Amino acid sequence: MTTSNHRFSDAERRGLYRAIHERRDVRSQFLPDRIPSDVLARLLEAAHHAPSVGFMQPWDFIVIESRSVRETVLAMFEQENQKAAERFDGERQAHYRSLKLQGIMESPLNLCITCDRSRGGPHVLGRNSMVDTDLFSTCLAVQNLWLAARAEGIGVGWVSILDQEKLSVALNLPEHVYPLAYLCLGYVSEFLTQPELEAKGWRSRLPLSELVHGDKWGQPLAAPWLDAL
Ligand SMILES: Cc1cc2c(cc1C)N(C[C@H](O)[C@H](O)[C@H](O)COP(=O)(O)O)c1[nH]c(=O)[nH]c(=O)c1N2
Repeated sequence: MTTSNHRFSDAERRGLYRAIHERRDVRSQFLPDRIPSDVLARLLEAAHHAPSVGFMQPWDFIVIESRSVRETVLAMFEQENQKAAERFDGERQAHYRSLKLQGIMESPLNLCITCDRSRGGPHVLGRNSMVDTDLFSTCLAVQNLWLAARAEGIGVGWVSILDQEKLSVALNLPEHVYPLAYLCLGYVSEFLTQPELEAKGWRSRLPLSELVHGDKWGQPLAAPWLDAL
C-alpha cells in the first residue's frame, strides 16, 4: 500500500478552506462561456473520488448541453416552483417569488448526478443497516465537484425544485437510477461573499455554537473555543 504525507502545506490548507468558505450556490451570475473539456474532466474526476459506502461509487454523470432538454427541465421547474410558492402566504410568498432559484438556461452546462441504487449487487458493505448510504455517497460526489468547481472559478447551482419522476423520464433514466442532483455549471461574473438567500434576507447562517452539543442532544459543551466563533 502506498501512502502520502499526512499534512498539507499552509498554502494548500488555506486553499482548501478558501474553497469551502467561498463556494456558493450560483443561479444569477452565470456567463455563457463554454467550460473547456479538460476542466470538466477535472471536475468529474473530483466527484468520482468522493467516498462511497462499500466503495460502491453509485454515481453516473449526465452531461446536458442540449437546449431542448434544458427547456424541458426549465418547464418542470416552473411548474414545481409555482406549487412551492403557494406554500407561503402574503409577504413571504411575494419574497419567495422574487428569488431566482435556477440558472438552467443561462448556464452553459447542466449536469445531473444520479445514484444507481443497484450498483454493487444486493449486499454492499456498510449499507445493510442504513440503506440510504448510497444516496449520501452521491451527495459527497456533488460536494467534491462543487468545491473543485469553486477552485476552478466555476459556479454551480443545485436545482431541486423538480419532480423526480418527470426528470427521470426526461433524462431516460432506468428505474433503479435516482436523479439525485440537477446542477447548473458555468463561469460567473462574481461569487457572492454570502449565500444569496442570506443576502436577500430569506434566512441567515445559524451560530455554530448553538449547534454543538456535548455527549447528548441539548447538553452544552464546555468549549471556550466556541465563543470565539
Ligand atoms: C440539496 C440541495 C438542494 C438545493 C440547494 C442546495 C442543496 C444542498 N440549493 C442551494 C441552497 O439554497 C444554498 O446552498 C444555500 O442557500 C446556502 O448558500 P451557499 O450554497 O452557501 O451559497 C438550491 N438553490 C436554489 O436556488 N434552488 C434549488 O432548488 C436549490 N436546491
